[in-house]
Amino acid sequence: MVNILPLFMGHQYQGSPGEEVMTQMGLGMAIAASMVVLTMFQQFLLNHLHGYLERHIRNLFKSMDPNVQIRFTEDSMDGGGPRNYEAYAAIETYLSAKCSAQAPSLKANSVKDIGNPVLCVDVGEWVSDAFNGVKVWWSLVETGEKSKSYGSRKTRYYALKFQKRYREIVVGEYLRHVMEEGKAVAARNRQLKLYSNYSDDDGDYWDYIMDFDHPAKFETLAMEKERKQDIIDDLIRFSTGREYYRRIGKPWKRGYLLHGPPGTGKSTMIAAMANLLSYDIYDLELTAVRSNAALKGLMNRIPCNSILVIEDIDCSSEITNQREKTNQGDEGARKTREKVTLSGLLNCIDGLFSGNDGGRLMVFTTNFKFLLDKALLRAGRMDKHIEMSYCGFEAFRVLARIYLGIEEHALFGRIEELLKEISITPSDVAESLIARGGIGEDHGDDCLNKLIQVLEKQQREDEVNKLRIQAFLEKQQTEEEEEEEDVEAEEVENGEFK
Ligand SMILES: Nc1ncnc2c1ncn2[C@@H]1O[C@H](COP(=O)(O)OP(=O)(O)OP(=O)(O)O)[C@@H](O)[C@H]1O
Ligand SMILES: [Mg+2]
Repeated sequence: MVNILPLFMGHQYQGSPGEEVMTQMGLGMAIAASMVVLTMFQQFLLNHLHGYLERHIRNLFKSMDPNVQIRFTEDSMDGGGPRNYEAYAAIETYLSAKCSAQAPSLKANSVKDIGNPVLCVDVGEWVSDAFNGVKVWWSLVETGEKSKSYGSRKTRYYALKFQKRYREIVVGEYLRHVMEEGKAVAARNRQLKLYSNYSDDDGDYWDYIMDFDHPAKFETLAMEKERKQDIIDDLIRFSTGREYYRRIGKPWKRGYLLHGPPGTGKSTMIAAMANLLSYDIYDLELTAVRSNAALKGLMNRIPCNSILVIEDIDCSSEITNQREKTNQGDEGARKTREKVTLSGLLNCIDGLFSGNDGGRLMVFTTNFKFLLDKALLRAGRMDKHIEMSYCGFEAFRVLARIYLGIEEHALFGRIEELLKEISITPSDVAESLIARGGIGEDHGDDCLNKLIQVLEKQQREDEVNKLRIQAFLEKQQTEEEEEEEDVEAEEVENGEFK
């Protein structure tokens, strides 16, 4: 406050004619000044007292309020940086999946990285959620201030309200649950992508090939139910194994080997895995990688929550025969030496590191498991070996359901008998079951009869082949016996036989 009283007092001591008048004037001015000062003082007291009182009353009410409220603002520039938005988006996704059914008013929104609009809680609505017996309330609040990050938009935040006594569980476990679940829902909804490697003069790179829209799912994969469930359980255990991998102190990664004849569903299973886990696919063409160092670079650039796929690993012949080749000293060997070696691949697999953000799955396929080096097959590199085999009756039933919409049929008995004897790939069975006229029992008759014809034809061919092989073996045995007899006769003739 500016002290103005001495200024007026100063006027009284300057001395001038008409002193009485001046004295009266001075008195008047002094009174007026005191009034002003008093008013200002009152105002000052009021302001401060009011602020003081208000603060204390608010604190008093606060201490009586059994609820706590936390804000999660959308604005990345409002302190906290990008993590603000990350948490806000995770909450939005979580709430849209969990609570939107009970919110009286919803709005369509498009959360970044999800693409499709999702239904969200509208501004001002409160929705409740429960966690381990604790009830909490969420609301979307729009403030009057403009958002620093979104220009014209008003700043928004999610308010979380809960009872004070649950502070520990809500701030700890519940919020972690919301973040994880929100991110998982967002991951499930996001568009999968397919990448492959290429190299140019500057090095080896991953290249985006296309959005991955393969429709394969485990439900449509022809395989025995139990084996299928075992694989699904293993994948889910892996993808949710953050704590487990941290506890045992191993990188969060797992290797699968899918082996079996062509057309048994190895590539189809990879697509089903990607769809189940919502992982992007990094399809590595080993023969296109120029060196071990380049391979290391590529592997290190695979983000978490992805599948690294190396198909037909037995066909990358450099992998199996590299050591001998590098011993040669010629130009050809120099070129080969630049390629990926088995030990280079092993080092990359071993060195593939996954932190806490998500796991990395490696899937290798081969038609000939026996061709692969034992070092590659061991646990830690290929942890789970899955044999993709010929079509059994259980697998056939899956295909009949998918392709024809049939669960039971009079011809199933005959097909079961034939499948016990005949090795046919699911791919060939599927080909017979493609109904040209649509699905249903009528078309089913034709398709199943067609399949029976294919199987019977195969049975006859197998029979003929069996006879041929039998005849060949018998012939070979006779020839060997005749040869032995000739040798013996010769030895007798030469007097060598004892
Ligand atoms: N187990 C299966 N379940 C469902 N469909 C299958 C199965 N196996 C094969 N198919 C069908 O056959 C086609 C070929 O299968 P896929 O490409 O997965 O075989 P593959 O084992 O990868 O063969 P290759 O060794 O030649 O790469 C697929 O398009 C799919 O429609
Ligand atoms: Mg394949």
